[in-house]
Amino acid sequence: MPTVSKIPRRSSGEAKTNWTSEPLDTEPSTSGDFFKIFRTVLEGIVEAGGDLTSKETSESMHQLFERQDLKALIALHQFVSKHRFQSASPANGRLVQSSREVINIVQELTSSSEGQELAHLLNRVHIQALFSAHDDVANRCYEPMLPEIPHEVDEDEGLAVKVVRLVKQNEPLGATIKCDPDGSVVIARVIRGGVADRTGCIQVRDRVIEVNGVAVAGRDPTEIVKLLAGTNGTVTFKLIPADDEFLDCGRSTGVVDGSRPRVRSQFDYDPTTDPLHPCPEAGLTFRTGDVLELVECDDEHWWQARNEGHVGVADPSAGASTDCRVGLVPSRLLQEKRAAVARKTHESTTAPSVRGDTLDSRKNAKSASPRVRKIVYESHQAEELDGEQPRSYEDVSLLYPRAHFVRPIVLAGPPGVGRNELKRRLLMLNPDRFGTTIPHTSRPPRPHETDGVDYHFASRNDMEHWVRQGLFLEYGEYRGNLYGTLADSVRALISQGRIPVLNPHPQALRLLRTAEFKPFIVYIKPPPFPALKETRSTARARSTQDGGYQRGFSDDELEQMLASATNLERQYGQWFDYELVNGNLEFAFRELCELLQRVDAEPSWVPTCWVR
Ligand SMILES: Nc1ncnc2c1ncn2[C@@H]1O[C@H](COP(=O)(O)OP(=O)(O)OP(=O)(O)O)[C@@H](O)[C@H]1O
Repeated sequence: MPTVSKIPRRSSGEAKTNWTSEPLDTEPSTSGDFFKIFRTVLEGIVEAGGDLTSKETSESMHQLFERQDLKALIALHQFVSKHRFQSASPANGRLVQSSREVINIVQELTSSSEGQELAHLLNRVHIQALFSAHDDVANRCYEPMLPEIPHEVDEDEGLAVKVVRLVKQNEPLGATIKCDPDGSVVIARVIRGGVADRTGCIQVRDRVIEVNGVAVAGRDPTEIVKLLAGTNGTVTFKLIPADDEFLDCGRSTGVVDGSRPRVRSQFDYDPTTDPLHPCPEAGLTFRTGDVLELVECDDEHWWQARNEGHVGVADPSAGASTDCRVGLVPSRLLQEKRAAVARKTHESTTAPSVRGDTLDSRKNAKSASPRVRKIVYESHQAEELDGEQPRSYEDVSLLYPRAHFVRPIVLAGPPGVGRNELKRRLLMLNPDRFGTTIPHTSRPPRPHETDGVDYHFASRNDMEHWVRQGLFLEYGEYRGNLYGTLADSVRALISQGRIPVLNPHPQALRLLRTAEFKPFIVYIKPPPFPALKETRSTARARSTQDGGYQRGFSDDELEQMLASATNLERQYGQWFDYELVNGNLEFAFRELCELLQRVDAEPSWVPTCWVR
């Protein structure tokens, strides 16, 4: 019989991997198997009625067993059978230490450049990190060291008891407890993705019998929280599992992954200052305008949510998440109840007063007096109007960009912050792409002014009529003449395919922020006082409080700008899609241009009613 060709051996200089416990170059002993196969083939021929003694059969058999591919196949089969159950295992778990030793030896014994380079390479942080990861895996350091679970199987009132042991780390346990009227302590909530949830062993309505060997029945929840806070290392819960009927609400259906609803918060929230929060350490902090992903909304008063940050423009694939932790936040119902109570308290403690004039043209349109009242642009009036709205959450959805779809860009900000300057630069940069509205006025044209260029000149009667019809986005009276911007002038720009760049009075935001216009609102924020003063004086900025633009800003005016900015944020912050700090003008303008490109190309969060 011809010999079976061998699996090629590795040359002696070839490196072996550390991860095999046996060498791979064992020569396979093939003869036994070969004869087994030979016998099987012969039996097959006899069964098929073949003649083993014929010359024909012996020749074809000879040819068959001479074939190189058959020999290689048999050898391969044996090799795989021999090695298939061998798993990789490390030679040792001391690579970091060994490398240190090598470095010391090399540095002591040689001053050659190769030696120094080797020491340098071994010393590199990435290589050391790789060695350290190797040692961690080799020594299985990634597995938490859990103490032995007690062997005794507890029975409590005939019910099965489960013992769950958690390793306490830097994150909260992710479960809240409550006391039932009968004194028993139960798991009230399990926070999605938290430590307790990840164990899969703690469910809503599980009854807590002991925490670290201390019986908890009849204790106050705050006592139990203290007990938990005081433990280090591991926490052992003895629990009676929830009835089956409750198991489903532990891993609640609420919402489906991937299509979870989002809301935009209209208020700042800090769980540590909320006296109602059932477990502040499991709470979520967020700011006005942050987008929250709702993970569980089954509970009437407390939702589970994840904060995705202040994302006016969102790339859902990239995920703008600032904190991937799920935490407890007040539900819409709870927040609205709170706002109602606060309003009632406020009303009962403040004397009734006559409301000042408002800019809301629709309100004015309904009033009996046809006369347009004089408007004073002051933020305390805005507070009266917009402060009435209870702050909770606004449902938001992604608005995807479409060809030929134009969204007005609204620059909001305190007077003097630079909205006109930024608008002017945008219009100069690309007059075909950006446009702005031309206001109407009832004052007669001045010699150098052209109708339709500087202003649309109209009669006072017409303008008062339009005010009563609610056609103005904003209007006001100055030195006996009316000025105003018609909503139709925004529509005209959109129909030309140009992006309206608007810097209206903040009270016009309410009228602009509609499903029809779908504006993107950029809040132009002044930098802190020192930077504000420095940038404005370096650029010889002109105060907008001085009618003739003759002088720079005084310190008082800059302080006033900052105060007015704080007011605006409080009143309208929930509508700002983006906050742009106008410190260095060049940087701010570049940021604005980049932002507008993103608004054009990427989906953004908008009120859900805008996309339905
Ligand atoms: N980042 C900046 N650095 C320096 N100067 C600036 C900056 N931004 C704006 N300015 C200057 O500040 C002055 C006021 O700016 P601008 O007229 O744009 O303010 P505004 O927000 O439109 O105010 P208003 O609403 O009262 O008209 C102008 O002289 C402008 O050139």
